[in-house]
Amino acid sequence: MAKILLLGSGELGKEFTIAAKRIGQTVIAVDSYENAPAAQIADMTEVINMLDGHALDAIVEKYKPDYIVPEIEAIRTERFYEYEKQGYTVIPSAKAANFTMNRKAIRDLAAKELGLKTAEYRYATSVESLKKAVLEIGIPCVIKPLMSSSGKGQSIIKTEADVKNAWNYSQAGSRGDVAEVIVEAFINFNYEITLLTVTQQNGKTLFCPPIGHRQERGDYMESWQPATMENSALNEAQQMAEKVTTALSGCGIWGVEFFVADDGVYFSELSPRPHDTGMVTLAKTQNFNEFELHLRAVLGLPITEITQERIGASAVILASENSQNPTFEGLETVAASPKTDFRIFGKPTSRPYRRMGVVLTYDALNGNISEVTEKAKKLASEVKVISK
Ligand SMILES: Nc1ncnc2c1ncn2[C@@H]1O[C@H](COP(=O)(O)OP(=O)(O)OP(=O)(O)O)[C@@H](O)[C@H]1O
Ligand SMILES: NCC(=O)N[C@@H]1O[C@H](COP(=O)([O-])[O-])[C@@H](O)[C@H]1O
Ligand SMILES: [Mg+2]
Repeated sequence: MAKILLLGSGELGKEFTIAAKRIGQTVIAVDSYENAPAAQIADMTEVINMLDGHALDAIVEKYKPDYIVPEIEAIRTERFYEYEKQGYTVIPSAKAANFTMNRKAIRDLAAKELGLKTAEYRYATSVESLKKAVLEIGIPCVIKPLMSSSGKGQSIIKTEADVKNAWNYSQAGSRGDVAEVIVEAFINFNYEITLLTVTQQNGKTLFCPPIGHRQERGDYMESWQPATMENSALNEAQQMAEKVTTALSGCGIWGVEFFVADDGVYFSELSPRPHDTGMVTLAKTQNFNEFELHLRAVLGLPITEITQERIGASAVILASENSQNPTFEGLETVAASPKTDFRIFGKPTSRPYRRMGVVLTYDALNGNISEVTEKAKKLASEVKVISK
């Protein structure tokens, strides 16, 4: 059986570990804190700072894993190139993990090398250079730290007076050691999607039905599958996803994010791993959920097809306060609702806006996707995270 070193042990890693344990694999769950969601069910656990290359080397040396599976972005991914040289398999590849942890690397690859349509962008390394970049891009524009996820440190500049605050906010929310931001033109999109894309050892790339989602503060609130979209836009997105995943190389599932606007489809960014909005597949919307697909692609088990079995939605359960061992109220209401399920991730602490669980709803293929999504949203709003 394979030994999988999971780097990052949040909700996505937990579902991946469940999928792996179901088919008898061994998982070593790593994170920066004790009792992370995946650590609660993995075979072994380690707590290290994954941005520390020496600590990472020591773990790889200790376990000699068959697969190194990153689950977060805050990892000293430069070390991955060395692990590949030593014969380790990094999922999807050292290049994919390294490029996607830094918005600059992935954006330049997509826009300049591959010629994908993206929002116009500039980089800035100080308040002064940010001012200049904002003037060049135009207002409104979006500011993001080069290294961050789930909207951390991200803000929209609406007037010139916002520049200083946007810079300070970006630096507080940035997680790497790089004091640089990307300035993107604000795309007034009609809707946005995640296109889960599976690349396999047998060379066959498969796409999941598109996932629609709504974001607040740069973080997802609800997602639904399938997103209703024109075939031409979907084809365009699929072609871009195939291009970018081929350039990054390797096998696994990828969450490729797009904005669909009047003037076409914009590539935004991608995760070289299961995507948070893809938790909707836990509502059994497909023959395999995104974690099972990732696992199969990692292990080199062929996936012949991805089929949509029913429609579904997910809505997040967020905390509002800092607390230890929070509990939940309102789960009875969720449980009492038909065609509904939920997950509580078991995070040992809460903080404002931390994602603690999801409500999942579904219906038959001929059901109404807006109703299913509204239902998930309403039920999630009835769950309260209680601090002791
Ligand atoms: N240029 C833009 N124009 C309009 N909206 C944007 C733009 N960039 C980002 N957004 C909005 O902010 C959301 C989060 O942006 P982005 O995906 O870049 O952040 P992130 O921190 O990488 O989030 P995650 O890690 O959850 O994917 C997008 O899904 C979109 O709703
Ligand atoms: N958009 C990326 C994403 O959703 N990542 C998921 O959130 C966890 C971190 O959560 P935390 O910040 O609550 O510890 C990560 O470990 C991963 O599962
Ligand atoms: Mg994103």
